[in-house]
Order: sequence, then C-alpha cells, then structure tokens
Amino acid sequence: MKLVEMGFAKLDALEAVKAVGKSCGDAVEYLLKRTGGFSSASSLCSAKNNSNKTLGKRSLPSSFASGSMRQSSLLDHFGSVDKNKKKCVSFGTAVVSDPSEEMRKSPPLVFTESSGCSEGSSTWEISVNSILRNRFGISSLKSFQREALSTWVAHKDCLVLAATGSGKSLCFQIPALLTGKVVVVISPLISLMHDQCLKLSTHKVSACFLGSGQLDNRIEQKAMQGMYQIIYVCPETVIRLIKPLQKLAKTHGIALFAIDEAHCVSKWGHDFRPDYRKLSMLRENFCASSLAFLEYDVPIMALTATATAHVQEDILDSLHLSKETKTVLTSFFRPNLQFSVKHSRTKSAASYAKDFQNLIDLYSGKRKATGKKLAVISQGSEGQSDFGYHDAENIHETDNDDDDEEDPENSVAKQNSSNGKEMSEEYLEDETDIFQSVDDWDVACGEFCAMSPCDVLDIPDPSGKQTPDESGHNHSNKAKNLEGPTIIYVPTRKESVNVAKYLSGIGLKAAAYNAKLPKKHLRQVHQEFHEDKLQVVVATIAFGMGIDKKNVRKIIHYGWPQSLEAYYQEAGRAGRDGELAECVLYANLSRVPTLLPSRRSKEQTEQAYKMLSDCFRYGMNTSQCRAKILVEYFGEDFTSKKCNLCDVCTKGPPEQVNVREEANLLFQVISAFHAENSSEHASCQDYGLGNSKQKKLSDKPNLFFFINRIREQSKKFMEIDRLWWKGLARIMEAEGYIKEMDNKSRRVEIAFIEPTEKGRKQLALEDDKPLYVYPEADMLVSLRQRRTYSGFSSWGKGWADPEIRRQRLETMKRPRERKPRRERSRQQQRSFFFAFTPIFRQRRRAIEKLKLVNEALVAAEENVARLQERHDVILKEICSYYLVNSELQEALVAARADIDVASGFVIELRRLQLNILNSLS
Ligand SMILES: Nc1ncnc2c1ncn2[C@@H]1O[C@H](COP(=O)(O)OP(=O)(O)OP(=O)(O)O)[C@@H](O)[C@H]1O
Ligand SMILES: [Mg+2]
Repeated sequence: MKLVEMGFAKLDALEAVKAVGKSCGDAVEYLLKRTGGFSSASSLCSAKNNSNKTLGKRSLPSSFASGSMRQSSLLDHFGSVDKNKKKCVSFGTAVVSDPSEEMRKSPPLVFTESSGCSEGSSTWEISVNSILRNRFGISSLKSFQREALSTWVAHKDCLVLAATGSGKSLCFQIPALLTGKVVVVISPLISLMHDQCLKLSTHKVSACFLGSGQLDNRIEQKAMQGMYQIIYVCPETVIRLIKPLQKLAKTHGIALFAIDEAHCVSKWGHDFRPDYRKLSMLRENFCASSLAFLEYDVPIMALTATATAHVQEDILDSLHLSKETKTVLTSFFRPNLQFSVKHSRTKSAASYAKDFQNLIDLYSGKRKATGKKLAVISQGSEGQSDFGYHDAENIHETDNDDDDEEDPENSVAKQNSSNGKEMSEEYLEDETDIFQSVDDWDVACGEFCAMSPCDVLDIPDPSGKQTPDESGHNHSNKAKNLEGPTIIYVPTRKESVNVAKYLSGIGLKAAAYNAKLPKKHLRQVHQEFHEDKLQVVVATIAFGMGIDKKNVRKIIHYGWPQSLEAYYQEAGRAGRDGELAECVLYANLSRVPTLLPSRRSKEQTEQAYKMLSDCFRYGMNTSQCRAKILVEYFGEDFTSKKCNLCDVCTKGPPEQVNVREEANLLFQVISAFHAENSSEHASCQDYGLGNSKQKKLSDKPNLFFFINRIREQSKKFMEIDRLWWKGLARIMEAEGYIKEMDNKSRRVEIAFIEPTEKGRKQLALEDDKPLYVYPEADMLVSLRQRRTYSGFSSWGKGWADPEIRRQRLETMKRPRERKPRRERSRQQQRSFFFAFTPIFRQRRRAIEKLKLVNEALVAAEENVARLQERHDVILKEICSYYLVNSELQEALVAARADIDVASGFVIELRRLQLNILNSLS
C-alpha cells in the first residue's frame, strides 16, 4: 500500500514485495534499480547557475527562450489539478493527535539515488506524478517545480523565484514523500507554519511546527527523532537545533532544508528578518565535508515570490549557498489579477463611505439574496467589539436571522467584547507593524497527524467547495467565488481597527488584524477567515505572507504601501484559484507618501526611500500597463505589451497635453536662479542643503521656491496648482531635463532642483516644438479640484468680510486657555518631541509671519475701501456738474491710480499669505 501511495504501479509494487520481502525501503530500492534509478539533473542544472545571477533585467532560463517555459497564461498558471482530488478538511478541523504511532508503523524510507540521465520522464518524475495524484489531487508538476526538484535530485542548492500562488510549497514538500527522509522548512511566521501543517495533514503528511517561544519539549524531541515527515521551524530555533538536526541527519536522513519566503534574508528586501541571515550556518553545518556520514551536502532550497535582482544576489550571498546553486525562474506575472489605483484621502469616515460603497453593496446584496436584510448597529450595544467584528447579538437585524452560521460562544466578537473597553485605547495606537515577530499567535508549536479526520469520519468538506477541474478552474462555483472574501491592507494598527469598526458597523462581517491585538484573537480571525465566516479582514502587514486561501476576490490597499515588493506580495493573496480577482490601491495621490518609522541603517534608509519612491511612481502612472510595471520591477521582461485588465489598459491613458510653455518657463526660472547664484556659490552646501542654518528654506532652490517665482512673473500661471507643477517636475526629471542637486539625502520626490545639459539643449533651444506628455495622477487630481487663486482656503476666504476679520483677529489676540495636563499617549509623546525639531520651529515662525501678514492685509484692504469711497465721492460730484470739470477729472484719475497701487499691495500680501499657507500645508 505504501508503495502505491508513493506512486508505484500496483503490479510493480507486488513484484517488488515478492522479490525483496515486506521492507518498504528495500522494495523502493528494487523498483528504482529495475527502472534505472534517478536521472541526474546535472544536465539541467549546469552552466546556467551563475549566469542567472545577473542584476538588472533578468534573463529567463533557456527553456523560456525555447518556448517550453513561456510567460504564464491564465490557464497554465493554475493548471493541472486532478478531478478526482479527495475532499479536504478546511481550516481548524484537524485533530491534533500523536503522529508517532503512524510513523512507527511505517518506518521512514531510505531513498537511494543513482545518477545518470534517462530519456523522457525519469523514475522520480513518475513517482512524483503519482504522489501528486494520490496525495494532492494534482495531475502534474509545473515546469518550474520540475526544474526545482531535478536540482534537488542532483543534490544541488537552488533559489526558486516564482509568482505568488504558483505552488512553491510543493517543491519542498515532495522530497519528504519521495525519500521518507525529513524535510526541514524554515518559515517566518507561526500562522504560516500552522496553515501549511494543517494542509499537509489533510494530504496525509505528518508535520509539526516549532516557533521560538516556550516550546513543548515532547514535540521537539519527536521531531528530532524523525517522527514527522516535515518540520516547520523558525530561523532562531533551527539555529539552536543544529546539533540535534545533525544527529537526525545521521539516524534518519534530512532530504532538504527549505527556506521559505527567502526575501526575508535580504536587507534590501521588504521584510528583512535579522535571524534569517544566520541561516548561512545551515550550509556550513550540513555539508559532506563536515559530516563524514553524508555522501552529499544536504541541499538547500530558498523560495520567494518577491525578490528584485538586487535581493536575489543578496540571498545567494547571505545564505552562503554553494557556487553551483541553480536559480529557477518563472514569470512573476499573475494574469488573473486586475490592478487599479484610485485617489482617496483614506483617513476619514467620509472617505470610508465613498470608497467602500461597492464592497458594502456587494456583501449586503449577498445578505439580501440569502434572505437577510442589511444590519444596523445597535447604538448603545454593550458587547460591541473593539476590533470591529460584530456578531448577531450586537447587530439589530431588520429581519429575523435564524440561519446564522457562527457559534457565538467562539466567535471573535464574543471574545472581543469580553476584553473590555480599556483594551481599545491600547490597540488604537497609531503605530505600524514593521517587524513582525515569528510568534504571531498564542501557540509556540504544534503537531499534525498524517490522517485527515475527513477521511476517517467521512465528513463532507465544510466549505462546500467543489474540486477544481484540470485547468484549476472551479467553473461550477464561479458565482460563489466572485463573492469571496476581501482583505483590506492599511498602514497603521489604528486604521485597521477603525476601518474594521466602520465596516462591521454597516453590517459586514469584518475584523481587524494587527500585531498588537491579542494573539488568541488573531488566531481566531485567521481561522474564521479560512472558514469563510468573515467577509473582510482589515489588516496591517501582519496578515499576508504565504496565506493560501483560494477564493480571495479582492485585495484593497488603503493607503500607500511601503514598497512594490510588499504590495505585490499582499496582492498575491488574491485569485489563487485562477479566477479573476481585483487589487485596488486607494491612496492620497496629492500627498507624497512618507517612510513609516522603523530602525534602519543609513544604507537601509536610502534603500527604503528608493522602494517607496518606486511605489509612488507606480501610483502616479497613468499611461503604462500596471502589471507590466510590477513584473518589470522584479527584473523580468514583460513580453506582452499589456495585461488588458488593469485600469490603464481598460480605460486607456488620459489625453496628452502640450506642456511646452510651462516646462520652458519652469526650466528658465531654474536656470536663471542657478546662473544668478553660480558666481557666489560653488556647491549645493552653499544653498544650505548640507547645513540647514546657512540659508532659509524659502531661499533654497526647491520646487516651491521656483513655483513662487513663476507666479510672481506671470499672472497666467497664477492659478495652476502646485500639485500640477510637481507632476510636471517629475516628468521633466524622468526625461532628464532637471535633476536632484542634493545627493546626500534620498527622498521620494525631487526636492532641490538643478538644470541638466540635456534640459539646456532640448528645452532652451527647441522652445517652439510642442511637448506632449501624459498628465500624471497628481496632475489630474489638481485639474479636478482646480480652485481660484483667492479660494485656496476657506480660512483665507473669510478675510474679505470685515466682521469675520474682526472676530478672527480678536481670537488671535486672546491668550489660549491652557488645557489641564494629562497623561500623554505614545503618539502624543512623539508629537511633543517633534515640537522641538527644526521643522516645527520653521512652522512656528511661518505661523507668526502669517499673523503679521494677515494684520497688514486687513489694513491694506481697509485702505482700498477708503480710497474707493473717495473715488466714489469724486465721481458723484462730477456727475452733478453739467460741464466738464477738469480739476475733478484729474482728481478722479489720481484716485483711481491710488486704488490701483493699494490693490496691488493687497494682491502682494495675498500672495505672501498663500505662500505661507502652502508652506504650512
Ligand atoms: N502543479 C500544480 N498544479 C496545480 N495546482 C498546484 C500545483 N502546485 C501547487 N498548486 C496549488 O497552488 C496553490 C498555491 O500553492 P502555494 O501556497 O505553494 O503557493 P506559493 O507559490 O507558495 O505562494 P506564496 O508565494 O503566496 O506563498 C496551492 O493551493 C496548491 O495546491
Ligand atoms: Mg508560499
């Protein structure tokens, strides 16, 4: 039976048992010898190794070029699932029982490999295919999986780069089933290890996970005795267990070390974990040269879906992988994901209402369809959840709801309500989850038996899902799938709670997930999400990596992500069943994103700015296919020109505009400034960029300085929003007409500008040719919200009315009432500290200046009014004469001239006021 499960034909298995007896290991050896053994993968693995480690645009393996491994299409990306796949138990139903019993009954196999090539499918591939069919309900390997496995068969290290959801896990799970030796998988999160162990148990594979917290010694000991086929372990613990693992390698055999989510190794990646860097010890401690009993080094396989060329290099170097390491590349393209970017302020309940309307309609429509009506919140509800999830008790349904699936005893809401009100304050801190701890749940370790309780008890699949067909598509379930769950990613913990509260307030089944929430709550949210009990999870980056739920239909990023790697990793949670899924980024396109606080070295800060800047440019893009930008970001050549799904492909780019005049003017102002200052100043330090004390910010050659100069020079451009100029400056920088002059500090956007030679040639000389560009997203936003010069702020507007003016001046003079001292939250402490920073002092000075300007403006406007009165009196007098009175005529002209001068002064003051207001915002 064991042999059949491993994929051998029944007749062959019987023959082997007849020939060598009942020992499984001997029978396998007999069968393999009879069929010619393993084929060496060396032919596949040689020569390409180092050539694939190139920076910049990556060259795909030759199999790509030859056409056998082309860019994935919707079908082949999720292809090859067997129709006869057995039903699997969904999350949380696996019984944790002692797997040692089973393991004792069937001792681990010793898989003897022999080298030598064979034509067509090699023996190991035949065995793998049967394992796939029998255990996983999958009909065949994907080409990248085959390549990764053949590298492992050849005892070589391997770096696997494949899209999210493409099936990297199988690459390291198969070796355990093929050899009977143990596979050790290093993984960054308990939640991820738990999910994978649970899935394996449904495929009859015994597995355990070991975190870094207080472990159950029993499980660890059993793991070190080879009782589990796969051991998931965090980096810290695997380093501690080096000696026991060496013993395990001797007694039982270790087939492979797999380093999942390997981008965590790299300082240049988006989710660096310092402990991952220590994994270089694996290569040193498990090689044939240091362990006499090993014939070959234990292979190491590193896997990730989000590594740029730079990060790939760093992974290979940091893990000290052997020189022969093979890089297995597949396309990063996810052909069923529909990317789009939308403008939103993303902060207030008003934006929530606008932005989540579709989501609310979708889920409330679903509720109506199932006989329920949209829920309304109980205003004074005692048990209202602090983390956003309301169960039936907390919501007054307008209709009786008797088919509620949730168990109120165990629901997240019930648990939350018991935590009390005081908890919400603690979790509402406006902090971010940057370094996610390995132990993200309240369990440190666990074990999963190989038998699925479904198989034993014949329980139907609780999710009611049907098995996907050969192409991986679940057509009969299409309607249901389109209503799958949504994950909303927000930057801060506070927002995760706020948005979840808002959505559950509307009646959606939504819950918050961030690293500061109680670990028990997190585990429960995770479980209910997998069981389809939750419609929406509102999460920080704490919820994401590796989550493999087939029917996630929508990923919403609500606020700027910190990098495209993080964005693509999180977006990759969607559409893992191959069906169409939506990935929307809502971001404030009129604001430049900021780097979230974290401990970084100078180099890391620079890199973080670079990544954030790339992400910002992705948001600003209006003319290029989004999938193309994302895929090319990872160094891949995007062969098809467009994805035909994203907002740019479907709506088309905006109409091009001729910016010749504006670009020339901006360039002239910049050039003139630098020409004026070139004799006095030699370097950018002299502009005060190196030393902030040297010059005032307003005198530095930044964009706003130049915009003000343009406004002073030309009334025509007075009304153009600075957002529009910012977009234009970005386009001019991308074209190489202007460049950043302060190379010391990195920023998301160009800050201090100087002209380039190319700009001098192409802008200064060709000033009559039209210069057509696609307006970027912020330029479009500025055109949509175009305001008149005097209407920039409602505060500024009111000054025209003498009564409002009087009241405002009155309040400005009145000393502020001191608020009683109270305990400061961490957020407030940060603001308090911020009060002593140079930026804050500049702001204070600007506010003081603004007060003076306002007062002068009031006086100047009063002066204009007085002069106007005088003018009117003269005019009246002239009208009372029948004959022309030249004296009065002259007085009238003089009065008009006085009014013009005084009005000019008012305009100057208003302009000054506007500049200060702009600098303050
Ligand atoms: N050869 C295959 N044919 C069909 N489906 C497959 C194949 N290999 C894996 N899958 C399925 O693909 C899904 C995603 O697999 P997996 O979780 O390993 O993705 P991943 O590449 O690790 O993604 P991520 O980078 O997001 O962690 C699984 O549900 C798995 O059953
Ligand atoms: Mg994975």
